[in-house]
Amino acid sequence: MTRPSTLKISGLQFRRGSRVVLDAIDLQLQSGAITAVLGPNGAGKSTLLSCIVGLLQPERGAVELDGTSLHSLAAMQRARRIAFLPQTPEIAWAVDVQTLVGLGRIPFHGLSSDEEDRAAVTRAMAKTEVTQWADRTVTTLSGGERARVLLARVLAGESDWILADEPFTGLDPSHQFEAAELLRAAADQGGGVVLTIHDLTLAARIADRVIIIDGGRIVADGAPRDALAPQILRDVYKIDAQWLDGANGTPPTIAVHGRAARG
Ligand SMILES: Nc1ncnc2c1ncn2[C@@H]1O[C@H](COP(=O)(O)OP(=O)(O)OP(=O)(O)O)[C@@H](O)[C@H]1O
Repeated sequence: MTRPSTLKISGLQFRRGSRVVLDAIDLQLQSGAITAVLGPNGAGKSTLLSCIVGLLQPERGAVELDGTSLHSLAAMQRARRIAFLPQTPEIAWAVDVQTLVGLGRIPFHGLSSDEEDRAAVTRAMAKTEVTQWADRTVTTLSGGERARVLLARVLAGESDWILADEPFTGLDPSHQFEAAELLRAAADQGGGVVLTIHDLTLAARIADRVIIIDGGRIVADGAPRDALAPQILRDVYKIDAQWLDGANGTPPTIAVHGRAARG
């Protein structure tokens, strides 16, 4: 069980040129839960995740992990606490799958034994069902297969936090469920999971908390049913959508009827 942990984001502002991409973002994220970040294309979701993990430097604001400024931590210290799955990860080298998953252990070099590293890699590959490709060159895999391998790399770190930018994109329905279950298991074991997602139904089903960003600002934050309410979806996405409870305790669905009539 991972100890309880808090990621606190205060007054975050990020600018590209004269354009404010994120403005006045205040958030307190708790471990032990899945937080889904939604919003239209270009809303600032990836920028937010990149600012939190320190890949982008905000113009203003602070990110603290359990009271310590993340920017004061060395990159490897930070990486041991927070694993990041980028939206379109580039794989520069034609390495085999096992080697790529093993990159998730780099932050632990010198701290864990080879045996521990190998065991963590084996566990992550088994969980994501990529073991059969251990010796395949990553660049020969399909997009969805590669996405599972990249998720395995993140899981191999067994970090307190996983920040994942659209982790379900490119996965078939079965592997979407599998990835969702793996992230749920990480949260249930006390880890913090923050992910961006466009699929409203999947967000409604897997998230404990939904944050909606529009134009660089938080416009909704709460339980999925509240944050994904029809009026909010209409305002943010200009769609007519409806929350449908599943019958007999089955999971909910968000039915999108179409684009909202103008006016
Ligand atoms: N390298 C860049 N240079 C200039 N502008 C950028 C760059 N990367 C992102 N932007 C802009 O910053 C804004 C926020 O982008 P971001 O990628 O955070 O959006 P997003 O909410 O993740 O979108 P999507 O759902 O399409 O992935 C967008 O207007 C985007 O065009």
